[in-house]
Amino acid sequence: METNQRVAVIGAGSWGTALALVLGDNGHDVNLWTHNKDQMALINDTNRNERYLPDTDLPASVKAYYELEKAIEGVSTIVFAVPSKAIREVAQNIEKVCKEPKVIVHVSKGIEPDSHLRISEILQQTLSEKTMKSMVVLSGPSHAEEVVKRHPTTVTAASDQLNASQFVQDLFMNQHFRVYTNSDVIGVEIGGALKNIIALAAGISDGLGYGDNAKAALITRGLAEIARLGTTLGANPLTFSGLTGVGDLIVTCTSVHSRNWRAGNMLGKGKNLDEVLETMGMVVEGVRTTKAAYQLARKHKVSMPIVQALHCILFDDVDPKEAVDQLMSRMKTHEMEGLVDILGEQIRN
Ligand SMILES: NC(=O)C1=CN([C@@H]2O[C@H](COP(=O)(O)OP(=O)(O)OC[C@H]3O[C@@H](n4cnc5c(N)ncnc54)[C@H](OP(=O)(O)O)[C@@H]3O)[C@@H](O)[C@H]2O)C=CC1
Ligand SMILES: O=C(CO)COP(=O)(O)O
Repeated sequence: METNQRVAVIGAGSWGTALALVLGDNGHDVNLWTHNKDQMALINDTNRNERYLPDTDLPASVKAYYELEKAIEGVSTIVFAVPSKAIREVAQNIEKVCKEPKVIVHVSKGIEPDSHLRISEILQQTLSEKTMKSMVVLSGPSHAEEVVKRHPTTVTAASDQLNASQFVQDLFMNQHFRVYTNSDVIGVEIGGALKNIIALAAGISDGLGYGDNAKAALITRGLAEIARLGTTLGANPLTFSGLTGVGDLIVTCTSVHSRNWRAGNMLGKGKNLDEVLETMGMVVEGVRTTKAAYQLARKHKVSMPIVQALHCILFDDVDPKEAVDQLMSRMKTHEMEGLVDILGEQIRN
């Protein structure tokens, strides 16, 4: 475990708060930043974040902040834990007030529509050398609700600088929260972002009343789509069989904690997207990522039929049942369609 550090966690939603608890458990001083002044006061008065993680006592070393400059003053590390749509704006604000280089960690799962940038790319575009010493992505199968109960959880710290991923591994790792390192930043970010699309689809399937066969099909064929796009973008195909690939797909497609699964479930039961998002009151990253992945698939001519079906349901008002019928009546194909071109002819034989 890393010796005592001061760490800023930017974003006091479910995940930022859960990670603040892990860091506090590890003996670090945590500045938990929120853009909501009332929420700051409430967290500091009660030592809890009732809105996002009810009944969870935070370690005494976690303090909430509202002023960004104060939240990052004297810290070694900044953990970005806001939804992907807020990353650019928050990073611009940090760039304005940051006085010395920090280890930058991000834990958000998304891809920016239109620019098609991964979160680490947005941060690299926004933060200068004066602010950023190194960049690490922390991702994996990890619902906040279970992390705060200190149930066993495993994640991956990915960076192209091994010493940076090892620093983050030591910072977060404890008896309940095991951290592996990986150098495949592209694979880790693509797996983490795209699994939310498949979780929406799995929720729709459950909402329609389909069974476990359908869910297994979505997880496996979803993984094939993620691997096809990911390897085209430069990821190591092996990453998709790890924690941030199949691991996160399983947890998000099968857990009632998943906001993406729950949103999909409501869609499958007949609610429309606006109603669903209003009911959730928390981020459903898969909606925005569907847009980005659909655009990327077209740009790189990668076959992604599940992503395409979800895009039709979310943005073209196609009935979910009709979208499933279309998926099932696609032209017959090889199970390793697309991947064979990348991994070699031998798989076909
Ligand atoms: N929850 C989980 O278990 C996990 C989540 N993640 C990822 O972490 C990221 C954050 O998710 P999560 O914490 O769950 O989301 P939540 O919806 O629980 O919380 C989001 C937080 O970000 C704040 N926020 C929203 N917009 C802005 C903004 N423009 N500026 C500053 N703060 C803002 C919200 O404030 P307000 O309260 O005012 O709305 C809220 O505090 C996502 O990318 C998610 O995929 C990754 C692993 C696990
Ligand atoms: O990323 C997560 C678990 O690993 C959280 O998923 P949801 O955003 O669907 O809740």
